[in-house]
Amino acid sequence: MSTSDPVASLEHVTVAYGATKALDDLTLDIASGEIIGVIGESGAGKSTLLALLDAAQHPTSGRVRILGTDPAALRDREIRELRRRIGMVFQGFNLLSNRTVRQNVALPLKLQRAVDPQHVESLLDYVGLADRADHYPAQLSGGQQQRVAIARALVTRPGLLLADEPTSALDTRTTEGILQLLSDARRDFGTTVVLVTHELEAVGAICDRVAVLERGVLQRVFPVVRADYGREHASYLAHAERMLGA
Ligand SMILES: Nc1ncnc2c1ncn2[C@@H]1O[C@H](COP(=O)(O)OP(=O)(O)OP(=O)(O)O)[C@@H](O)[C@H]1O
Repeated sequence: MSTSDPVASLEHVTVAYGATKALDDLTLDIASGEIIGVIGESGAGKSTLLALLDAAQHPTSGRVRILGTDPAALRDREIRELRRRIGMVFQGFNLLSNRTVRQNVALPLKLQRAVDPQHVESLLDYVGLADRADHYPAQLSGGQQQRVAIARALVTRPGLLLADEPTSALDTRTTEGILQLLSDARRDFGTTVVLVTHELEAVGAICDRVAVLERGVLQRVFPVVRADYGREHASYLAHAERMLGA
């Protein structure tokens, strides 16, 4: 895989549950080093798209390539290896409550038998929590917990970072800090980020492009220009274009 190859690509991908198409003939390339937003109302297919990009699910039809391989062609063990190269952060942080901050961040490396205490310390420092390394998640604010989760996701140097509503549980000021951290991670580590969110402001703050899903259909992908934050809109797509597009 060269650096100009897409980190992930979906070609005419459909995911069907009986008569329901969670995704319908979706084609999308995710470029190396970009931050792409994925937006859409409830039921639009965002979680299904993330499950495909995380190699947790295969399409009913169409082709998926992630980090140079087609997950549908891999054995279980190879899928687990592929998934180790994909970082995830979640709305609810998903930290282990009975492990310290340091242990949470170190966990993916421990599971890969690639323990690297110095790297763990450098990431704790990177996310601004070196002084909280021995605390437990319950002793931290939501924003701090999400920083730990981001450090845990970055510790394996993932080729792709999937962020599922990472700021939806946080207030505006904390959200800004978390978005800045994701943006910094792209700048400092070249991390490719897929940001699924219902918050158009979050997309406007850090995304290069945005993909708009409606009822499983990819309506449009367009560059984010962060220009007009007007509120009047005739449709969700019009709202997204007005908020984020040219
Ligand atoms: N396991 C499943 N079985 C049946 N239908 C499903 C399943 N998973 C998703 N769907 C359907 O597929 C469509 C897309 O669902 P998906 O969860 O991907 O949407 P979403 O955009 O993530 O929604 P939300 O923002 O509410 O999480 C919905 O109509 C949903 O009901």
